Amino acid sequence: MTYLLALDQGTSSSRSIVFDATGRILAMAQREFRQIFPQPGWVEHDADEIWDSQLATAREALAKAGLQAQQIKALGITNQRETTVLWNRKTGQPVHHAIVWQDRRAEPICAELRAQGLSGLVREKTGLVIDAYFSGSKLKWLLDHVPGARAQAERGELAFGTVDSWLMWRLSEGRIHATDVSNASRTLLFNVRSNAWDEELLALLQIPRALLPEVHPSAHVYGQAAARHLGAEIAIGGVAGDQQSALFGQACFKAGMAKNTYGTGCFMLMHTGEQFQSSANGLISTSAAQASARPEFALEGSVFIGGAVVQWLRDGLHAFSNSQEVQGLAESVPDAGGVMFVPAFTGLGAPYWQPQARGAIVGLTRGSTMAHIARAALESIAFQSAALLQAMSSDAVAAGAAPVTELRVDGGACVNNLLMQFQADLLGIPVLRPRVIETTALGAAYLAGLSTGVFKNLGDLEQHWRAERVFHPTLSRERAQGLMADWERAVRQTVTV
Ligand SMILES: Nc1ncnc2c1ncn2[C@@H]1O[C@H](COP(=O)(O)OP(=O)(O)O)[C@@H](O)[C@H]1O
Ligand SMILES: O=P(O)(O)OC[C@H](O)CO
Repeated sequence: MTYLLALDQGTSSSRSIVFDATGRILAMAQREFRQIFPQPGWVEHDADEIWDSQLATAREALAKAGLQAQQIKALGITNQRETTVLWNRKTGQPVHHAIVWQDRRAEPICAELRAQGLSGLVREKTGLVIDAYFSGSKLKWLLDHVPGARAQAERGELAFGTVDSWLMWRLSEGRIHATDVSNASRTLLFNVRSNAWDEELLALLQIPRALLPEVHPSAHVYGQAAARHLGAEIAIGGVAGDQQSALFGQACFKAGMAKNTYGTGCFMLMHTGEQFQSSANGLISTSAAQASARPEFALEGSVFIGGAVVQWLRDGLHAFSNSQEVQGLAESVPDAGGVMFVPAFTGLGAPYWQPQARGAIVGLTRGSTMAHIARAALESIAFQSAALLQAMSSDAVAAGAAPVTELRVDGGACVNNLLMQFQADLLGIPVLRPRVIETTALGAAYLAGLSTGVFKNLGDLEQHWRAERVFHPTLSRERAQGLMADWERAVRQTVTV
């Protein structure tokens, strides 16, 4: 039997999963690590803790599966994206904590670039908006603020990487300094059309070329993890940012295929094939995980508060003590009774882009209960996701393609049947939940299996994808459109700060 190991380095925890060659899970291990909040709006991770927790889970997963490293054909890495690590090439030590994707400190750098009228150029080359979310601005901040860093960088003494690069560096004991196209496409420094670092963007952000990792396709043998870490050398055969990895793990390989991950936030991606497509509806364009050197693209939109609204009901309102109870509570009423909940706790993401908006619960009456609020909270996850899918379908149609015909789902909150049914009702297309909902890790395992011959081609992988349950729309389109109009009205009722 052939086995693959996926290292899934997420924002709040590191996980490792052992899969067999049919994509079945054999064992899984997970560890949380520290979130560091030095100032309001700043979020850091200790890169050593990322490495330690990731390595510990890899060892634990192998032990739980009862396997030796020699039995693993290859490992794949998937990671929280944009989080920026800067380290010393000689000592292998980070020069600063990693700056996490959620961190807003680089906003003034971005504001200056926007003021110089560079948004069009950046969008054209990278598919992105100039925002502190992306790594390039975080890297510039580090070079400007860590004493001596810029001079060291110019002398070639430092290395920059997203979390995938950092893990590969450590796994290979400094022999590999590389990343894949999907991670590179989140830096603001990478030209997604030519699949290469872009000299003009590097100059604009004052980033020395010597800092940068080599870029390869996502399915590629990057090198070997050193024997001392896992007991034997293991080939590192695949790398992708977590959202692109989930798109791959969902076998969304063709233009128009889309997935939505319902985690703390929601990330929706639609494959757009080999065609770079920019959005007229507030989405960003990004490189998809690539099985070969051929560029492939996706449109992406994110919802900041998805499953987190359930956490807020639990911890903020004490509506229940366990997240799974939300479904029972919401189902105890036939509908939300006219209550609309817009969880704009940290502003609204795509397609609204209203960073100053704050949350609102509207439509309350004397008859409203916690059950109505819980139902409205769940529905808000579906409303926000439906707005993203509408934007994607409009972009697809504008590019002469068909609208999205089905949505594949994953992430912790996709277990909620009420939410999935409401999602299908709003969208008017089937919502498909796969048997393996660990699609992020599965994508990395698939990539590693492709580069090492475990799988022949994408067709091989498509055959492994199986729906566990399909949610068919039951509402009339007229009613669904009415609900979407109610939602949009509620969005307009949010206050801004
Ligand atoms: N039964 C449920 N119904 C709705 N949401 C849920 C349910 N169980 C967990 N969640 C939500 O799912 C999220 C966790 O999903 P997960 O994919 O683990 O997130 P992340 O990868 O962002 O940490 C939490 O925000 C939690 O509130
Ligand atoms: O770690 P996650 O699953 O919250 O994903 C983070 C995203 O990659 C950020 O862009």
